[in-house]
Amino acid sequence: KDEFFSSTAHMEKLMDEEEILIEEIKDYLGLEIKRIEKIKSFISTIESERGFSDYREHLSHPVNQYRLIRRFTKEWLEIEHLLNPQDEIPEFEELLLNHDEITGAAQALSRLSDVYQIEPIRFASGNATKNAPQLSFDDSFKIGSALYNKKEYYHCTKWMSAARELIPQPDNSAFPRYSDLLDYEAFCSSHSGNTPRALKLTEEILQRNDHSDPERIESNWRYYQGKVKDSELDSFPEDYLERPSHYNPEERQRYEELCQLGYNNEHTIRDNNDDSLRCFLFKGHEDDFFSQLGPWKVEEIAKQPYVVRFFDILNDNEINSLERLGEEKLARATVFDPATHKLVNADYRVSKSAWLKDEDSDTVEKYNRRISRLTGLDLEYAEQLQMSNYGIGGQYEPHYDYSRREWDIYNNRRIATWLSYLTTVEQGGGTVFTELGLHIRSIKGSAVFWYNLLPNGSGDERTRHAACPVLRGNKWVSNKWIHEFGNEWYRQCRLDEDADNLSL
Ligand SMILES: O=C(O)CCC(=O)C(=O)O
Ligand SMILES: [Fe+2]
Repeated sequence: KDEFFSSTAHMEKLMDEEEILIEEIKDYLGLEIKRIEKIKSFISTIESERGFSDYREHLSHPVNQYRLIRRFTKEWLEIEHLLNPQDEIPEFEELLLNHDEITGAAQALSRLSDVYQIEPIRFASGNATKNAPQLSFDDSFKIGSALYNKKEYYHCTKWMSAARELIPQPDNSAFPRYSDLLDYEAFCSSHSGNTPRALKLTEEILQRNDHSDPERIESNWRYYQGKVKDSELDSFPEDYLERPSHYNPEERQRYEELCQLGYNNEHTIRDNNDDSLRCFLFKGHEDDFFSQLGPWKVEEIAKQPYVVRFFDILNDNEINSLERLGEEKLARATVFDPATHKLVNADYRVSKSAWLKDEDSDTVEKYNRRISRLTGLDLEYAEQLQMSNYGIGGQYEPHYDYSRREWDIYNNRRIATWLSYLTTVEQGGGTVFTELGLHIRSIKGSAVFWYNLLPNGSGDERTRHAACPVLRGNKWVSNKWIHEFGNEWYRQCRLDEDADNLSL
C-alpha cells in the first residue's frame, strides 16, 4: 500500500478518494432511505386500513375482509421483499396466504354483487353497505383477474369496468395500465355474449397506441371484427352481458329475491299474509319446574309446514361460551359428493363448522336439555350441537336438511331442525325458505324450529331452505338436528299422507 502521511501531494489524492466514498455512501443511503420509506408507507397504509374500530365491527364489511386477505397475499409479501436478507422475519413464510384465498375472496365479492344486485363499482366506491371502505382500482383489477382465471367472464367484465372507472389519471402505473384493463374487459365481454363491445374496447386500445403487445391487440381486433356483423355495430346493447345459467333457474330466482329482502334488515318476511299466525308465550310441554323458567316468546312463521321462532332462548354468556368453544374447533364445512362418496369443499357452502359434545361444557348440555324440553322431542339420537360461522359472502344454497340418500331413508333421518342464531347480522345472511317464500333474519339469541319430515315419515319438500350470503356482519349459527329414533312416542306418526305437523 502507498504511504500517504509523508507527502501532502499524495494526501490530496486521499481527499479525492474520500469524496468518491462520500458520494457512494450517499447513494447507498438514498436507496436505503427509499427502502425504509417504502416499508414505512406500507405499514402506515396497513395501520390505517385496520381502522380504530373493534375487529368484529371492522370485519363486518366484506371489503375489509377482502382487504385483509389481500394484504396477506400482496402488501406483506412486498414488505418481505424489501427487507435485507439478514433481517428476514421467520414468521413471514408461515403467515403469507396462498392464492386460493384471494380467489375465494374475489368470488365472494362477486357473489354478493350478484345476489344483492350491487354493481361492483358500488362496492369499490364504498357505497354497497353503510360506512364501507373503498377498493382501489388495483383491487378491482385483481378481483377481475381472479374471476378471469376462473373463467367467470360475466363478473370479470363488471369488475374490469369498475377498475377502469377508478384508475387514476394520468395513467402512469406500470401494470395494469388503462389499456390492459380494456384488453381484459374486451376478452371477458366477448365471452359473455357481447363481441361488439369487445370490438369497441379493442379499437380504443389501438387508438391509445400504448399497449405493450400491439401485435396481439391488432390480431384480437381482426378476430372480433370478423365476428361482429355490420348491423350489430350500432344497434347491439352496449351493456348486454349473458348471465351464467343456473341448474334450477326458477329456484335461483326465488332464492335471490328472498335474499334481497335482507338488504334492509327486516325481521321476518312472508310472501303471503296468513292471518292465523300468532305470537304467544310458551311454557313447555309439561307443567313442571322448567316451565317456570319461561315463558318463552314464540312467533309462528308458517303454519303448513309449521315453522316457529323462539326469542331470547340463549343469553349473552351462553352465546359467548358457545362461540368460544366453536372457534377452537372450526373447520371448513363440507358437503357429500355423490360422485366420489367423499366430503368435499363446495362454493355453495362457504362456512366453517364445529361439533360440540355435552361433555364439552355445561352450556352445551344445558342448551340441549332446553331444546328437548321446548320441542318435546328426545335427543338420544340427535346429532351433536353444530356451530357454524360464515366467511366473506358466506352462504349455503337451497337444500333439505333431511337426507335423500337411499340408505338413510330407512335409517333414522333428521326429523326436525333447531337452528339458533348467535349473532344479529346487519345486512343479508338471512335464512330463506324458497318454497314457502320466507325470509328469516338472523337475530341474536333466537332459534327457529321446524319438522323436516311429515308425520308419515316422508321428507317435507316445502322445507327447502338456504342461508343467504352475509352482506355485512358476522354470522354465527348453531344447528341441532333431531332424528326419528327415540321419538316414536313423542311425535305421533300418521298414515294419512296429507297430515301436517300443526304445532309444537
Ligand atoms: O345459516 C342458516 O341460516 C341456515 C343453515 C342451514 O340451513 C344448515 O346449516 O343446514
Ligand atoms: Fe339447513
